[in-house]
Amino acid sequence: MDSIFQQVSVPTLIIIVLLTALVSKRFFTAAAPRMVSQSTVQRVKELIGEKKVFVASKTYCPYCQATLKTLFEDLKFPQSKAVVLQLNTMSDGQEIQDALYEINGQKTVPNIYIDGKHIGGNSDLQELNSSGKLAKLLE
Ligand SMILES: N[C@@H](CCC(=O)N[C@@H](CS)C(=O)NCC(=O)O)C(=O)O
Repeated sequence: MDSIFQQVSVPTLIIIVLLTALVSKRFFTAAAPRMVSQSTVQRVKELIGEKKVFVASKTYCPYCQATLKTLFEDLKFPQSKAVVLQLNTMSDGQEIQDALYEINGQKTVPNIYIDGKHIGGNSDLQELNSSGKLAKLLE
C-alpha cells in the first residue's frame, strides 16, 4: 500500500499546509488591539482639558476610591473643578478606556490628569501627595 505522501499530490499538500497555517494563526494569535474611533479619542482629549482635574475611574475599584478620597476628602479639592468618569457605569466606558490607552499608554484606572498633564494611576498620585507636590499642583 502506498504511503499517504505518495497518495496525496504536491498541490494538495501545499493547500493543506497553508490551511493549517491559517487556522493556527487564527486560533493562537493574540487578539488585535481594539480599534478606537478618532472621534472618541478627540472627545476624551476634550474631557481631559475641560477642567483642572480629570479622573477616569470605576465605582468598584479600590485604587480609584483611594484617589477620589485623597483629592476630594483629604485635600478638599472642589469636585466642581474635576471631571470624574465612572467608566463601568457608562455605555461607552470601554471605548473611553481604550482611547485613554491610545492617548497615554495606561491600561488601568484610575487614569489621572492635572492641568492636562498625565499623572498616571493611584500610586503616582499618592507619591505626589506624600512628597507634598500634589497640593501645589492642585492650587
Ligand atoms: N497600580 C495601579 C493599579 C490600578 C489597577 O490595578 N486598577 C484596576 C482596577 S481596581 C484596573 O484598572 N483593572 C483593569 C480594568 O479595570 O480594566 C494604580 O496605582 O492605579
